[in-house]
This record gives sequence, C-alpha cells and structure tokens, in this order.
Amino acid sequence: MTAQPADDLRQLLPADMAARVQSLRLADGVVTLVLDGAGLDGDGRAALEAGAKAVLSAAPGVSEVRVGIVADRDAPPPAPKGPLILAVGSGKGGVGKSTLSANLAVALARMGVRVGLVDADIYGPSQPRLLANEGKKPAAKDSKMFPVPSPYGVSVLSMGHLIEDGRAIAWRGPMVSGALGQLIDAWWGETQVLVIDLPPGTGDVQLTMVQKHKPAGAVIVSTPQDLALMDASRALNLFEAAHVPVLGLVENMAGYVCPHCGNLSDPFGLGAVEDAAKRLDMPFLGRVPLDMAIRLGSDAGEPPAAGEGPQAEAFAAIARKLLPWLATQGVTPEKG
Ligand SMILES: Nc1ncnc2c1ncn2[C@@H]1O[C@H](COP(=O)(O)OP(=O)(O)OP(=O)(O)O)[C@@H](O)[C@H]1O
Repeated sequence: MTAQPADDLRQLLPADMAARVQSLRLADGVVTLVLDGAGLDGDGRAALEAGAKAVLSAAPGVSEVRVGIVADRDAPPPAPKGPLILAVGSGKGGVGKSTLSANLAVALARMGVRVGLVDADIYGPSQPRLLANEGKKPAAKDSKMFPVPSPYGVSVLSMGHLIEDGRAIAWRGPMVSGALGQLIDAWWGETQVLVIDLPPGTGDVQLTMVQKHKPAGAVIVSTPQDLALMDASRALNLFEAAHVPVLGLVENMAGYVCPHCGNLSDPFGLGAVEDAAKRLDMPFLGRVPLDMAIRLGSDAGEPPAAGEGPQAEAFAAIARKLLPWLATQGVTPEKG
C-alpha cells in the first residue's frame, strides 16, 4: 500500500466537508486535518469530525486521523486578556521540555520581561523542583489561585503545588483540562508572558489544550535522534492544527560537554535539529548541549539560566531570538 499525498486525501472528502478544510497534512501515516466549524453546534461539529475520520482513516497508508475544528471564522476575535501565552512542546517525553521551559522563563525574566510559568505536565510536574519552590502551596482569592513566587523572578503554578509529594495522578481528559484551566486562569497580575510547559506528546489532550488556551506562539524542543525528530514534526502538526504559530525548534542534548576537560563531543549527532528545522521550513532557535552541569543544577533547583557561563548563555541566546517576536506582540523587556 502506498501513502497518499494530502491533496489526494482531500479529494476523498464529500464536497460539503472539503469546503470546510482549512489545512490537511499527512506525515508518517498521521493525518492532521483542520476544519472550519462555522455555523455548526456541538452535535454538528461532532458529526463533522466523525465523518471526516471515517473517510480518511479508510484511505491506504493512513494509520491515524486527528481532527481539529476551529471556531467560527466570521466571529469577532475574543478581546485579549491576561498574559501572552508561549507554549513549549515536544513530540515525546524526556527530551528536556521542562528544563527548557524553566530556563527560558528565567532567561526572559533576566532580560526584564515579566514572566510566569504554568506546568501543564499534570502527570509528571517538575517545575516546583526546577524553580526551587517545591512544597509551597498557592494562596487563593475568589476561587482563583495566586502563582507561587520562585527565587528567580518567575512565578509558577503547577499541579506539583497542589498534590501530595509523589502521588501519581490518574485523571481523565476532562479533569486534566479543568485543572489546567485553573492554573492558567489564575491571578497572573502584571505578568506579560506565560510560558506553558505542555505535557509530552501530541495526543488529544494536548490538542484540546492548545485549542482551548490558544497560545500566541509555540517553541518545539527535540533531541537530535531521528525518532525524536519524527515526534517533533508531529508536535508541529499539532500546533498547526490548532493554528498556533510555531516560533522555531530548539535542539537539546546536542553534543556532550565533558565534565573533566570541557570538550564537546557528539553522541547523538550535532546539527540534526537545525537540519530538520530547515526541512520543515521553521526557524532554528538554538542548541543546548548535553551537560552534566545542566542536570545537576536542575535537580538542585538552581536553573542554569540564572547563573553565569556557557550554560546560561545557551538559554539566553534562545530567549534573545524570541524578543523580536515578543515585540510584535506588544511585549518589550523593561531592561536593555
Ligand atoms: N541539556 C541537558 N544536559 C543534561 N541534562 C539534561 C539536559 N536537558 C535535560 N536534561 C535532563 O534530562 C532529564 C529530562 O529532562 P526534562 O524533565 O526537562 O525533560 P522533559 O522533556 O520535560 O521530560 P518529561 O516529558 O518526562 O517531563 C532531566 O533529568 C534533566 O535534568
């Protein structure tokens, strides 16, 4: 069986459905389809989604179909409220998404941006440890929480602040979505940018999350291995399906810094993420080497971006690349 190009897949849809297609991508057997839901109520949208899935999943070479339905395009855009949301996503776990989120937030804060951080990794919250405010409970007023300050100028809200230590959360999708809404819809006050450390992966939970909370932009982190890169392109599809602009790719664990001599070697293939960014026609935002000092600092609640030296500079360089985009969104740092 051969895979069908996206245009052929579009032809398979009935005309009324095809007229609603906003984008259709096919990568690694996964179809990501965005449909315009204008004029449909909840049942109509559900029927549209089910119909599209039924047609496309029967096509040869298609292993999975993901459908996003966007709101009425003629409806007036909602009035902006609250901070600008910057999502950090990855196709798979363990590639350094939480490390990047924390350190990017700290690097932006050092540049004078008022930054908050939401740990949306509900199943494995790590931000309280990374930003040294573990064990603190958020105060609340009028059933909204106050973010928990950290020593690094970044306030944080994480499920890790709400649950008992080490208690795994076995929640289902709608509960996750409700909990996350509360972390985002908190008293963020003067916060300009809210960095969101998304849960790893590109499933329905993530898609619903980005559709609902509409980040203004997203950063995707990947390690240089082929498998991680394939997952990163799925993360790209996820954001595209939700119409979230992808600001670029970050390469993490790129080259190994020897803790003894400081030499950089190349266990996973340096530069592969930059090449992938070119292929995917996306900006490359920078690389962070695999460095024992980054892991040790992170585990100790001392984010490398808050220090000095090459580790701090790696994150500062990525943050600097985001400043022009932030300026287009009306966010300018208070320091030079
Ligand atoms: N550049 C790096 N150098 C050394 N260690 C790193 C680096 N980046 C991340 N790590 C370490 O790798 C582990 C995984 O990182 P992290 O928790 O940030 O990944 P993640 O993608 O958020 O994972 P998960 O999806 O499981 O939450 C952590 O122990 C972290 O300290």
